[in-house]
Amino acid sequence: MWILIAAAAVLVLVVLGVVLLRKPRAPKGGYAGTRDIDDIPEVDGDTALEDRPVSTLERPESARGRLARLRGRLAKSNNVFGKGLLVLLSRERIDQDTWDEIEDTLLMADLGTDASLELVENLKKRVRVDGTKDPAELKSLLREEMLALVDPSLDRSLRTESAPGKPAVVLVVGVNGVGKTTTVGKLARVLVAEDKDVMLGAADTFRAAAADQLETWGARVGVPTVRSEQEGADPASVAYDAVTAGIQQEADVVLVDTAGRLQNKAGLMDQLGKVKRVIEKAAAVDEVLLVIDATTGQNGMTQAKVFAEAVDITGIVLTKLDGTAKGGIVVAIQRGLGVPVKLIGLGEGPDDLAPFNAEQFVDAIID
Ligand SMILES: Nc1nc2c(ncn2[C@@H]2O[C@H](COP(=O)(O)OP(=O)(O)OP(=O)(O)O)[C@@H](O)[C@H]2O)c(=O)[nH]1
Repeated sequence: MWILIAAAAVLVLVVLGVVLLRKPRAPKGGYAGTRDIDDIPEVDGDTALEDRPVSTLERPESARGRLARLRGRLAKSNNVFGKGLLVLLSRERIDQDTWDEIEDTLLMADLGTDASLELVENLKKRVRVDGTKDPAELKSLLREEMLALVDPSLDRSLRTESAPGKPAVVLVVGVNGVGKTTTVGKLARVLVAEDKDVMLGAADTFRAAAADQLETWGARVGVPTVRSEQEGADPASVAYDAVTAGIQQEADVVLVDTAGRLQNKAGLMDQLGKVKRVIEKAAAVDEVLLVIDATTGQNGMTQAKVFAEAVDITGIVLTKLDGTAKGGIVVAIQRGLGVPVKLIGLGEGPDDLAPFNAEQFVDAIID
């Protein structure tokens, strides 16, 4: 009997011991996190997960996503001018004063004198002949006439198709501060998003920081930059090195950034002409893009003419269109130079560069 009582007591003690010594169970769903960064266990010795280099490369936005987002931004800055025109056209009586106001509105939007007069004359004729009063009809009339000025028939495609054994070469020129380096960086992203192998050439050797800036843009998307460590190095030689490196590494496109900081027009002509000639010893230059700041108005037009004399421009990049209601500059520049606007910059963000599309541009202004 005593033996049985002793055995039962031992059993009770053992069970109690087991219960008391067991670790507390986590509540369902776990505890709220209380760890700090130092508690994160290291993966394989000394490399933490976040240190893996692949995760630092950015994936640029696709052209489709970019266009939809930037269309809104263009409308925000330029809609005022389009809406103003529609209000004037909808007046009960459109007299000469109203036509003068319409012309002023167009001039204020930097459309240029010739294009403004032409648009007013065409609108006058059509409003008189058709006797249009209906707002929807007036809008479609304005849309048609503006579209004719922006000219949807121009070839705005970027020549970035490589030839056998040779990359396509794009030379980017313009005065300092207009957004050249930023544009080269953004364009590299557009091309990377299209699965192209890109090489950058930092031929803006006036400022070491310009090459650093370009290199940073490239590194974000895994694109190499050819540069000189020497400030004031010969830009033509850096451009040549970039193109030959592009050939050796079988790149699809080489983008060459240049300096715009020259004391005089003759110096600029000599330098740009030389950069182009020296590149052509290695490969053909497919595009010469002139970058113009849309906020500079007539000044931008004067600059454009100087550059066009120095080198054959094949396309215009109009930057900072997000910060101005002067979208009419597109028409003035195309007419002045006879060269299409191919790309537009609509912000400082890395994916704020879009191909120019005449229909979308006019719709953003008047819709
Ligand atoms: N809002 C806005 N800012 C822009 C745009 N493009 C460039 N910028 C800004 O313009 C400034 C000048 O740009 P850069 O690319 O350094 O100009 P750059 O022509 O290379 O100048 P230099 O190297 O001095 O010759 C920067 O602050 C850019 O962020 C744009 O489309 N919109």
